[in-house]
Amino acid sequence: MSMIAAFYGNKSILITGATGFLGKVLMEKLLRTSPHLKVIYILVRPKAGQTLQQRVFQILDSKLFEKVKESCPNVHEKIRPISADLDQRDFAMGKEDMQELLASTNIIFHCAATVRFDAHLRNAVQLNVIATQQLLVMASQMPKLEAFIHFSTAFSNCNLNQIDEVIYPCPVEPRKIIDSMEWLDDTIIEEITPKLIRDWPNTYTYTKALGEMVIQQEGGNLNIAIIRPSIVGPSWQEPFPGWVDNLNGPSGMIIATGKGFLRSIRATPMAVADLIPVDMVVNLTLAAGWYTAVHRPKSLLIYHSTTGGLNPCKWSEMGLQVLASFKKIPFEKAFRRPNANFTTNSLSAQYWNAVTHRAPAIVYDCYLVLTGRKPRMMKLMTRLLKTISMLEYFTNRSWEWTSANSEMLRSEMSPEDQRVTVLTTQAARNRMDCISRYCLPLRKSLAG
Ligand SMILES: CCCCCCCCCCCCCCCC(=O)SCCNC(=O)CCNC(=O)[C@H](O)C(C)(C)COP(=O)(O)OP(=O)(O)OC[C@H]1O[C@@H](n2cnc3c(N)ncnc32)[C@H](O)[C@@H]1OP(=O)(O)O
Ligand SMILES: NC(=O)C1=CN([C@@H]2O[C@H](COP(=O)(O)OP(=O)(O)OC[C@H]3O[C@@H](n4cnc5c(N)ncnc54)[C@H](OP(=O)(O)O)[C@@H]3O)[C@@H](O)[C@H]2O)C=CC1
Repeated sequence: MSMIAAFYGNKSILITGATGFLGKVLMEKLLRTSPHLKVIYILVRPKAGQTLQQRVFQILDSKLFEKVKESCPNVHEKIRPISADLDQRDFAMGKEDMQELLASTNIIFHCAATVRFDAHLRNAVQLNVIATQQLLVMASQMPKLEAFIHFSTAFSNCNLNQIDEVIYPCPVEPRKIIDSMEWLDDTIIEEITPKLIRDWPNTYTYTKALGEMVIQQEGGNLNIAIIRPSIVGPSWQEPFPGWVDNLNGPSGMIIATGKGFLRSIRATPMAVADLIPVDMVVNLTLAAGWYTAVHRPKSLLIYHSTTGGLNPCKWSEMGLQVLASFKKIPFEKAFRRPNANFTTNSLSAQYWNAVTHRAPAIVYDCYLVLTGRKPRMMKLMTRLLKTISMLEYFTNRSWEWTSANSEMLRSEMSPEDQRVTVLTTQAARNRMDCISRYCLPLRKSLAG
């Protein structure tokens, strides 16, 4: 019997961000492997005209939950959605809901965040820093709480090259940033953002670093662990290979490559593409939750969920895998034959953007206009090139993440858990398998 799965049986678990990419996979794995857990509270906001219940039913209706519904048809009874907006004071939660959460929660998984690279600093601070602070305050009032697991990112210290499983101080104290957000107006914040974030590439990574500092400074006596995944990709094995439902990170770029829209990017071929399948991040998270609650380490532990330090995959290898996959399973309606040209030089990147991206888009739009249709290719290309420009920072550098805590965690697991719970280390050994599995599911589930 898996000790980790058994540990979550009979627990009341609170997940923020359960409607997101990682949160959904975490919820699925908990329900599938620990069917006797008491309840999963999920903090959900109404969105796009859907009520909470509609949002939850839509998630449970997705392919991701097919397996768990086979073994547990009443899975929805285990999920208790609570209306909450993490941008609001006390998360705009009802009093009774709050009381119930405070009285019952055993484990917290804090996944909610804004992962947008271009988020306004105010919004990123609100969600990635202040909401974390508020959740810590709530956690400190939970008498039954055993572990608080916080999701950060391996790129929270991407201004460094060598990153250990420790918290690095930010130049400006989070408290000061939070205070300044209260009285500065949006325009001034926009003006000072580059000065505040300094050598962080965007507000996302900067506010995730601030969030970690808040955890360290305001975590008090709570049992806390931080998970730092690198670039999270589709599932490797669980609940089935290749599940993904968003275009973040490389996914959108790979589709654009397969469709023949994107044929050249500014990337360093020998730089490491540190991808980690979502199910391995979830495995590490559940193991860390178990270890934090049961072994109560004296200090906060940080776990890197990365692959590059063990068996690095380069962007050039990734490009070859992507092309090989699309050769095997091409899109039915591709714009052009897929190609992946990597260039490190910004002048040459501009040249290729003009020649291989913008010019064909203009020609195609002219063709659409001449045949009485609405032009759309230039709009799509502009959006794609904007996204690429935001990802360039990550495709032109390599980082070294140590993973001693993740290794330690594995050694602490029972033989059965070591067998069934694939963590980061094995992911690295199977990296090619992971990458080649990017393309088929993306083609099926996203591109239509
Ligand atoms: C050959 C091999 C190539 C390999 C290629 C490697 C890339 C190597 C990446 C490394 C990456 C590291 C990442 C650190 C890993 C974390 O720590 S966390 C997770 C990372 N977070 C993200 O990836 C979020 C990045 N995205 C953003 O910040 C915003 O989407 C952007 C880029 C600023 C664009 O903002 P926007 O123009 O307002 O567009 P947005 O509203 O988001 O979306 C508009 C439309 O574009 C679509 N779209 C959004 N993003 C994308 C996308 N990436 N692609 C296509 N369409 C997209 C949306 O679906 C939407 O479609 P519609 O709904 O209108 O039909
Ligand atoms: N994906 C990746 O590559 C990586 C992710 N991470 C970290 O993992 C965590 C999860 O990321 P991921 O699942 O990809 O992100 P998603 O963008 O897919 O999910 C974000 C979640 O946060 C919720 N959320 C956002 N704003 C609010 C709000 N105001 N109130 C309530 N809920 C809110 C979203 O809810 P809604 O559905 O209503 O929008 C959604 O459930 C994050 O902390 C991220 O930093 C770290 C490294 C890499």
